[in-house]
Amino acid sequence: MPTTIEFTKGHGTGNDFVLYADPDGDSTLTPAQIAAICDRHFGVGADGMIRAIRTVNVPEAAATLAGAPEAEWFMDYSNADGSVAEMCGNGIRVFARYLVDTGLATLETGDTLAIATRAGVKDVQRGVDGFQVDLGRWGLEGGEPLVRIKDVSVPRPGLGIDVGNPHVVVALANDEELTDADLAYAPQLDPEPHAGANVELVVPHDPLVSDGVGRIRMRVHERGSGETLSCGTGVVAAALAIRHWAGRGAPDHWRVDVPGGRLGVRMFAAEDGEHVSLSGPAELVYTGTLDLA
Ligand SMILES: N[C@@H](CCC[C@H](N)C(=O)O)C(=O)O
Repeated sequence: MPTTIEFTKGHGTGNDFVLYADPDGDSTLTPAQIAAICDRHFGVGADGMIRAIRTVNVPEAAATLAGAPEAEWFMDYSNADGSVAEMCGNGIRVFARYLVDTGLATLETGDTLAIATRAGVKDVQRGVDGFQVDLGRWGLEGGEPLVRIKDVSVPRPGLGIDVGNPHVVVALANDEELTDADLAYAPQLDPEPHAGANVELVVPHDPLVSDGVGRIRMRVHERGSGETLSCGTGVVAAALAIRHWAGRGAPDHWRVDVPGGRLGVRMFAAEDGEHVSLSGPAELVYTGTLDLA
């Protein structure tokens, strides 16, 4: 285990990550080390940590690797508290940018880079002003939990959605509630099966639609990280929930505003069912050296 790690700080719409390359799997950090690095007062500060490890060196990826041997790199994602997550929609775009900018992978505009994750292999494409990821098939997680949110008067209905990781999208009554909700406290989910899911707040009434694109605002409380400026998979879950509530005729293209910026969501038919994709920026902002001793 080396005593120093060269890292890069990056973000997608303000959802920020510490990234490092560990191709052979020699530098596995403990959850406590990851939490210390992500600490905004005593560490680098980030919503999550991403390790680039060759997929062949990840025993748990053996299943996801089958059928997609082209996915050379595995995105080993951890939340700010050191817990692992299956998927990260902002993180995978930033991860692709990191692989390309550090020369670990190539991705020309229009080409596809397959990346292995705990939620399977995802295809990332490079666009003119960002990256797009096909998150694959999604699913209703079966259940409409009631959600209690600090500073929102009564429990609100939620919808469980799986986009590789678990989400509950909560319908608020109006924009004022969306602005005033206190997400410094984790929303309380009832019944239990949804406990610990990522929670997105939206106002579903009459989404604004122009030129076939629906527009919504969203705030999020992420599992393992707290309130963040953005959550890519959360944005996708929010658009899917709003379309579900809106019923027939609702658009398949969405523009979602989060505190850190704007992301695009598109639902489309694929051979194995409906897929959902996420597009948006991916920025690398600085590099540094971490002294693990
Ligand atoms: N910020 C991410 C999601 C990160 C993982 C999430 N906190 C979880 O535990 O599932 C995104 O952009 O999707």
